[in-house]
Amino acid sequence: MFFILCAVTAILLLLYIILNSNTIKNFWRRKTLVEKLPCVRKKIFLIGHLDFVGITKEEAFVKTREWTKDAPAVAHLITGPLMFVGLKGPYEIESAIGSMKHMEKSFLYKFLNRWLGEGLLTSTGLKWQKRRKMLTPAFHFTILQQFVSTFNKEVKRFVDEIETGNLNKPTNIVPFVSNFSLATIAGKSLSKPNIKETSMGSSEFMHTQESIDYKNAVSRISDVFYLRFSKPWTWIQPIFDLSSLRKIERQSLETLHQFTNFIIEKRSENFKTFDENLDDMCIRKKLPLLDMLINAKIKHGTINNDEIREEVDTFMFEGHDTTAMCLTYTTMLLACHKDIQEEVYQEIIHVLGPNLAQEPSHEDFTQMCLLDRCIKESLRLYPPVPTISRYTSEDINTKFGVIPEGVELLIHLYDLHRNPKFWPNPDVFDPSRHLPENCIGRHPFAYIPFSAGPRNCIGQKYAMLEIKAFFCGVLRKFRLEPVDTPDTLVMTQDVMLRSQNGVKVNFVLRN
Ligand code: HEM
Repeated sequence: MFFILCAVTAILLLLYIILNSNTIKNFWRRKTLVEKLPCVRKKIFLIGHLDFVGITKEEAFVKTREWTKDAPAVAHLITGPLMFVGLKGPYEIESAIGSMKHMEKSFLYKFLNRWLGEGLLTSTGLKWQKRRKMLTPAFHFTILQQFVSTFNKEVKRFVDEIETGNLNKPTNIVPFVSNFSLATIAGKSLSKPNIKETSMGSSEFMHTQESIDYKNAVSRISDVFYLRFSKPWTWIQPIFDLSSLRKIERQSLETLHQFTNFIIEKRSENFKTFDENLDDMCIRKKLPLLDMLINAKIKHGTINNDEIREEVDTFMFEGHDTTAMCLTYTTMLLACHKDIQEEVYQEIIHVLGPNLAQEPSHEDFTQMCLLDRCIKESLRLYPPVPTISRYTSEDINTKFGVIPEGVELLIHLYDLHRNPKFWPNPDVFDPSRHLPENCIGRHPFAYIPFSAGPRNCIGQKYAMLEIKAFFCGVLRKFRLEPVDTPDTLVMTQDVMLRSQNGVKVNFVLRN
């Protein structure tokens, strides 16, 4: 009897402690506050919103648009013990990402950890701060300027590829622009330009089987990411590790890491032979990214090989897939709007003259204002990164209620950019929206294809330069005619904004 009494007392005591523990208290507080926020989706008793389980990427794209279209600027979603809050209003998004308060990414980014490690995209805290400080000079104006010749060279290669065998017929441009953007980022841009072609993953190397394998592996690992997202039980690491997805992840990682290791090894081999020049540049702290990392390892020991690789993996992925998607949709939009395409062509000819051999310089791009507006408008309609995510480290007050600390934010850039409150006729391609006089009074967070705040895109200027160089080369040589249009695309919900069947256009030689 005494033992039974002791056991009951112990259980009651334990229950009392558990119910009063901060973790439990915080959970209930969080849940109560989240449930007070608006919601547009049907909830199942106990398990919450599981309406996304098992649906395909295409269905997920359509459903996400339906959910966000009907939702106010803030809406909640609960999956078991996890709470998500979706945002599509600029005021609320500014509160979430505009300051240093909520710097931590959502747990969803951890799905990428085996690939990207804790590189700039996924890291947090002091590690992120140090890396961001270290890498920012690699995107300084003087460094970017040097890449223009690499961009021009790769555009020429793209143009030749189209001219020999892909003229006057529907051509899916995705593999071509993907080649182009991968070659520019990995072929040269990570290291000092004007070094010998063989010094680091030369452009030739970038157009070989290895680069095709790399792109396929990126595509497979993106599929794994989506499938994992759509099967919440695989969010638990040991369950994921026992699933068939882990096998695909392992095989993809082998290819991805082999590729980036090769690039680093190649560059490291030749690094010493350029010591003199590099020392020169180091003094001014303006080294391209990979050189800067290798230099930090050799000279200061502040980074090791694994850490170099996580940054190279991060920049290769962020730097090639995003730009490729922007090139894809901008090409389609210009093909669909022949009058605007002609005006852009005239602007390019006005700046560069009719001689095709005249390569654009950094200064030339600054004069191409209409081209700039077209790219911005394409990034509004088709933001390559359609959703970003954060973890709230403290409460956020909104007019819809309190978003508590400890929840996952889903920030829907795609839906923000098509929010009719800020963008009249949101589905219409209209570059004049980005004329300075038309931007007056617009909320600064109504348009953020490169995100905003302290964790914004470090490569945005690089990307804009590369994209402008691409259209200078392509539009001087070809007229773009439409095959796919916004209505024929089957979009998918993915890490990147992709079209299921690619995007086709017709390239016609200009006379
Ligand atoms: C059109 C092209 C691009 C778009 C639309 C884009 C968009 C974005 C967005 C939305 C983010 C925030 C991601 C998040 O918070 O989860 C981001 C971050 C980042 N981007 Fe880009 N990006 C582009 C090109 C590039 C390029 C060319 C590079 C590198 C050369 C790059 C490197 C990065 C990195 C390293 C981060 C993480 C920054 C940090 O957390 O400190 N991006 N980008």
